[in-house]
Amino acid sequence: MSKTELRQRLQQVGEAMYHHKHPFHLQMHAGQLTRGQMQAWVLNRYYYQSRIPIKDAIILSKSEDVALRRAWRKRIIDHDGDTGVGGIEKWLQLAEAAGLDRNYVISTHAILPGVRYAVDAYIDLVTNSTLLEAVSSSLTELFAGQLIALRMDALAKHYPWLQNGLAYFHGRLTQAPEDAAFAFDYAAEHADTPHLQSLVVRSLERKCALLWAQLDALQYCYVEPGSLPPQPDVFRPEE
Ligand SMILES: O=C(O)c1cc(C(=O)O)c2c(n1)C(=O)C(=O)c1cc(C(=O)O)[nH]c1-2
Repeated sequence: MSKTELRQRLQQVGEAMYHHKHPFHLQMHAGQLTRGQMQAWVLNRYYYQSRIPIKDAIILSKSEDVALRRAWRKRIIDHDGDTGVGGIEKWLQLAEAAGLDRNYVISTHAILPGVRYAVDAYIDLVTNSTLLEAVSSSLTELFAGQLIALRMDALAKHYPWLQNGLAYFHGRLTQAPEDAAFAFDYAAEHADTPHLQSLVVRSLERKCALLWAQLDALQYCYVEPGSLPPQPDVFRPEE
């Protein structure tokens, strides 16, 4: 595949498998989720946010390429903060806007087992794969910018009580496309055989699946049929 063909192939995967089409997101964007269901999303998604800099540190640790490390460390700073407020803190601001206690969220005690497994699968993927596959697993960000723009409109329109917590998404609007462009150029340059290109595509598919699985867990437990697992700590909406 040429670079353009690889990009088109990744686009096809995203159109078929990225979580923008998940029923939980479709209902969120249509304003059909309750406050409790939105709280469950914010609380559970925190676990993903909290693992992102850890997986990026694993990617850094795999690389002997100074240029890659110099570019990639920005991701850790984006999430952890440096002179400014980082993404993890901004997600906690979103949680507080949603009416959740920050320490309760940080504890991650109340997240669903399915979400924990799916997010941990991301850490396993980058730990146990090659650097090329680990970098490629971030390529869902090729599609994240558009989804986040759509989500921001939907949140402002349907869930105005979250309006003080949207700073996280503002930041991602520019960070995601920049990060994705770098990762794609790296993958396209280093996947110089059909086999390596197939590994890039496979890595994106696996990442799409673990994003999708997080929303499946939320959908089954909080939306339909609404049967919460019996774990004592799992978040239970008040309504
Ligand atoms: O809200 C979303 O739908 C969404 C999706 C993704 C993604 O596609 O992986 C990321 C994010 N958000 C995000 O905020 C983020 O920081 C992020 C980092 C990564 C990554 O794989 O390195 N993906 C994503």
